[in-house]
Amino acid sequence: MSTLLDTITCPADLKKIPRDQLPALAEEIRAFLLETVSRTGGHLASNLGVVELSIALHYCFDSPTDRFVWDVGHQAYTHKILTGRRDRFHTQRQYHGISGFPKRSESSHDAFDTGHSSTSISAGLGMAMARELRGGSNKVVAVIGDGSMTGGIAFEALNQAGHLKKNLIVVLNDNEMSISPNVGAFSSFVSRKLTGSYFRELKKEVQGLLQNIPAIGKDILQFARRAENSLKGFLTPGMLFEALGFDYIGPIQGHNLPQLLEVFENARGLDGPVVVHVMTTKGKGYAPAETNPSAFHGVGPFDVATGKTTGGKPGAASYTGIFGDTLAQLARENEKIVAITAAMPDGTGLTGFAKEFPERFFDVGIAEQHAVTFAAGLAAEGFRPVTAIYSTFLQRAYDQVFHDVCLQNLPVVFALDRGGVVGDDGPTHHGVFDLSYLRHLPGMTLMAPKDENELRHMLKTAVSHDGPIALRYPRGAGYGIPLDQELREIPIGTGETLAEGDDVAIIAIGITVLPALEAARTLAEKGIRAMVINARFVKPLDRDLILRAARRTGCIITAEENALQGGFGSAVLELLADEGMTGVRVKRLGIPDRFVEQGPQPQLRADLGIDAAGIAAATEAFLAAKGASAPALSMVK
Ligand SMILES: Cc1ncc(C[n+]2csc(CCOP(=O)(O)OP(=O)(O)O)c2C)c(N)n1
Ligand SMILES: CC(=O)[C@@H](O)[C@H](O)COP(=O)(O)O
Ligand SMILES: [Mg+2]
Repeated sequence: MSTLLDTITCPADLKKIPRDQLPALAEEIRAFLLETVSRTGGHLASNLGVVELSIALHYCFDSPTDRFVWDVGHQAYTHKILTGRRDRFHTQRQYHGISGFPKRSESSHDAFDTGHSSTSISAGLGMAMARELRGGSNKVVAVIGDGSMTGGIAFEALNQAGHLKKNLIVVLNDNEMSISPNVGAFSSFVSRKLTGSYFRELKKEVQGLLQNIPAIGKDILQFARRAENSLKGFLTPGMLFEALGFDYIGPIQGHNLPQLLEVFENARGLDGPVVVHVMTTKGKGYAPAETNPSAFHGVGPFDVATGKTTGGKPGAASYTGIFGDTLAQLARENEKIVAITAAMPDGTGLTGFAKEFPERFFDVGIAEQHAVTFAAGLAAEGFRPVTAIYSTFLQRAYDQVFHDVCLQNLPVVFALDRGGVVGDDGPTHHGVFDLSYLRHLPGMTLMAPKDENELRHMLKTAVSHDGPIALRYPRGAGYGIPLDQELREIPIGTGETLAEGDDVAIIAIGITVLPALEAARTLAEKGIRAMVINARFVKPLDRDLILRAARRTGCIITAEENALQGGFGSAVLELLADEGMTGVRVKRLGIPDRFVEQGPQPQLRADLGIDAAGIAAATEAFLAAKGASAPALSMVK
């Protein structure tokens, strides 16, 4: 039996469906999402929440002439399904499949690539301005969640949009959730969760002010007391947006299709910038996700009937989990340690810390820039802030790392989770630039552990260090190796030799170290004696160890899960050049000058030639080519 969804391959098909059948279409889409995402994994809860909203937008606007910019873009599944990608939807987030985020290269209906949050109003405003400059009349709609509204760039955009006064529709999709419950004064205000304490403070301030007005102060105070009860009703979320120069419509029930259609048809005709505030339920229609939206924000494959994951046996503990446990262990001994996350308490492993030390834990919202400068302020006052941010999201705060931390040599610890390739999220989320973007900052110490046990010692080292220091570690499970209970500081700038050999030195960092060791074993079977060094520090390098290895072998392979440009291998090359050791042959393995696509981490590592097999093959090939291109080894000091 053919379904409504079967009849839709583009938004024009959707518009042929009578309005009264749209709720039935919404249910079909929900069932399709649930069935597919339970097999592929993905951002389920956010998508279940915007089914009606996405249908209504496509019904009332004309994509691709009208532009939709989906903030973060993790909620664009219904949009994808309605714009001709239903048949490929089972490939979303898979190797060589369609992306889990909007992508201009994937469809003309994806007006702007997203993945990192809070960009939609800026991009939408740019598009609206381009329309004005061109003399066009198309509409631009930015769809932004309440969590993403906590990002400063969203306010920068609102500020300019209110000033420019051009047509721009901002849909605030308010489900009162970020990945975890949303935080901050703005979100409370918009959701009208105006707390008693907020009013108590306001009351104290107003009373103080009024009492001091000569003669009439007491009368006004009486009046104000009577008015107090109506104050809560008087303050509306709309006031904030109206003050910024926007018209405000809302709050709208985001699962009521007739109401949504009516509102968007009106909004379409309005002049100037408008915010349409839509209330939705994250996880709508699937009980386990409605009950626990955080657990279903991003999921692996799961069983629809039970909501339980179907990913096989639980593996070794994750780097993230071990980081969180170790930080809590350290915090028990050092009361100066505080932890900061930018809207990722679960993702960065800080939930346990937050429970144990609620006073010393700060979720600042999706505000990485603020997180870093907030940490700098704490450090300036003698605290040891540990700022746990995904590698890719710290890119947002480069200037804060430079200006607010490094320039003042403040002891802020950067715990960079998701360093290296992350898997299914793809190019927006791979954390493959951090070694490059942190290495050149004066005063920064930069480490990457070879395994989860070393991570623990590095964290101890980091909180004991008197200056900016970063440790980056990968997404996913560790090796399951035993963990030392006693934590020790690793002397700054010291690596370790894991295997001896004279033919070649493989100098590896982080997640590539144990594969390098495995590669050495493979090479040994072929008669090649490879030395293996765990560099541990990207900065400062273990100068003596590396120079000794260079002198001994004259031939170096560097391995890193980072961009080759400016990364760890570049640092080794710089050292050799600075020491005049230009005769040493060096081959760098890492990520070439291109963006890495989505796919399982082992697959991506194999493609990039930085797994054990890739390192062994590259080393063998490099040595085989030695005769042909080797510069004179006599140049080696
Ligand atoms: C700069 C940045 N920081 C953090 C994230 C991780 N992240 C993705 S979605 C999300 C929550 C977004 O909440 P909201 O916008 O309300 O959307 P919802 O998931 O509730 O639909 C977060 C923190 C990100 N994508 N970008
Ligand atoms: C969309 C987004 O940015 C996050 O939801 C991200 O996908 C989380 O990644 P992890 O699964 O690695 O925590
Ligand atoms: Mg939300």
